[in-house]
Amino acid sequence: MTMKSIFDAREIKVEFEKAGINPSFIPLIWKQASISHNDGENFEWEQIPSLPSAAYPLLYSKFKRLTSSLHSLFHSSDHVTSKLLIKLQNGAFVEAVIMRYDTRLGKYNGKPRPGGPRSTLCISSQVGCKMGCKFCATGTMGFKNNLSSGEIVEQLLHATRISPIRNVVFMGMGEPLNNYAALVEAVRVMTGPPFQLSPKRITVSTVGIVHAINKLHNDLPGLNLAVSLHAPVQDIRCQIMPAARAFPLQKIMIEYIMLDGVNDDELHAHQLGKLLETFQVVVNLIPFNPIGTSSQFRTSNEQRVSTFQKILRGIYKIRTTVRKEMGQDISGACGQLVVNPPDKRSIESSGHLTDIEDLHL
Ligand SMILES: C[S@@+](CC[C@H](N)C(=O)[O-])C[C@H]1O[C@@H](n2cnc3c(N)ncnc32)[C@H](O)[C@@H]1O
Ligand code: SF4
Repeated sequence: MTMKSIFDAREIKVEFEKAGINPSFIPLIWKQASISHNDGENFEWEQIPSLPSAAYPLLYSKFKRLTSSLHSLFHSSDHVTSKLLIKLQNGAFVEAVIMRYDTRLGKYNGKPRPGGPRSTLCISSQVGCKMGCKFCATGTMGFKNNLSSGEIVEQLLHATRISPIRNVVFMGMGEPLNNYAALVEAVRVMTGPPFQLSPKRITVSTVGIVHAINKLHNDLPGLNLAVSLHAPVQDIRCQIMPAARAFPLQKIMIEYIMLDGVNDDELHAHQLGKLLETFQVVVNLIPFNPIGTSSQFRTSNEQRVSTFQKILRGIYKIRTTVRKEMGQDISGACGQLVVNPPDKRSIESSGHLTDIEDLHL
C-alpha cells in the first residue's frame, strides 16, 4: 500500500484534523522523525513520546517516516560536490546535489567552515520535465511524475545527514513551478521547525512560467527567484527552449547559459543589456555542461564569456556574475541530472565517477 511521507504537511494535517488530534503536535513529530537514524521500514512511532494515543495507530496506518531511500552516493574527486541518487516509493529515481562552496572565502574548501554550515543543496521537484529544453539532460527524459512535498523535503533530510545544509536551490530535475502546490508546501516545511531554513536561502529556478511567478511572489514572499533566460531575443529562446514565454522581470537573478555561437556574441550581449538595463536584476552567466556526446551545443570559451560580462557590466551597468560549475565529473552539474539505470555496471563503465559509496547496490 502506498503510504504518505510524514513530511507531506497537508496530508498529515488533514488526517489529524479528521481524527480530532491537535495539529500542533506535527512539528514535534517532524523533529523526532528528522533526527532518527532508523531508516528501515519499521520506524516505531512510539519513539516519539507524549503524542495523544489516537496518533499512534493513525501514523502506523497512513504514514512513513521516509518514503524515499538514499540509493547511492557519488563524490567528486575533490569531495566538494556529492550527488545523491534517491529512490522514490514508486520505484523512480531523482537526484540531489550537495555543493560545499564557501562564498565568504570565495573558494571551494570541501568542508563547512567553522561557525556555521555553508553547503548548498540542489534538489529535484519532478521526475523528468515536460519543458523540453534542448540543452538539458532532464528535458530529454520527458515528464514522468511530480514529486510530493514530502518527497521534496526528504531530499533535504537525506542530504542533511551527509553535510549540514544552509542553502537550497530548486535547480535539480524538473520545473518547480509545474509542481506548484508541492513546491509551496515543501518550502513552508523547510522554513519551519525543525529545518528552519531562511527563505532568503532558498532559490526557485524556473524557465519562466508567468502566472506561477506572480503567485509565488504572494505565497512565499522573501524567496529568491532565478529565471533561466539563456537568450536575449525570443527567437533564439524559442529555438532552444520550446516552452519560452514572456515574463515580467522583477528583482530576480537571470540565468544565462553561454552556448558557443548561439547566444554568446557581442551583439547578444548588447541585446541582453538593452533588454535588462531598466530592471534590477543580476545576470549569472553559466557554462554549458555537456549532456552527452551527441549534444549540438558547446560552451563558450573564457574570452567570449569575459567580453560578454564586460559589456553587460561596463555599458549597461548590470551586475553580472560568472558561475563556476561543480560536479561535472559526477554528472551532478546543472542540466546534467538525468537518471540512468542505477545498476553498478553502468555506473562503473561511465568512467566519470571518481568515488562511489554503494548503499544498496
Ligand atoms: C535543470 S534546471 C531546473 C530548474 C528549472 N527547470 C529551470 O529551467 O530553471 C536548472 C538550471 O540548469 C540549467 N541547465 C540546463 N541544462 C544545462 C546544461 N546542459 N548546462 C548548463 N546549465 C544547464 C537550466 O537552464 C537552469 O538554469
Ligand atoms: S532546463 Fe529546466 S525547464 Fe528546461 S527541460 Fe531542464 S529542467 Fe526542464
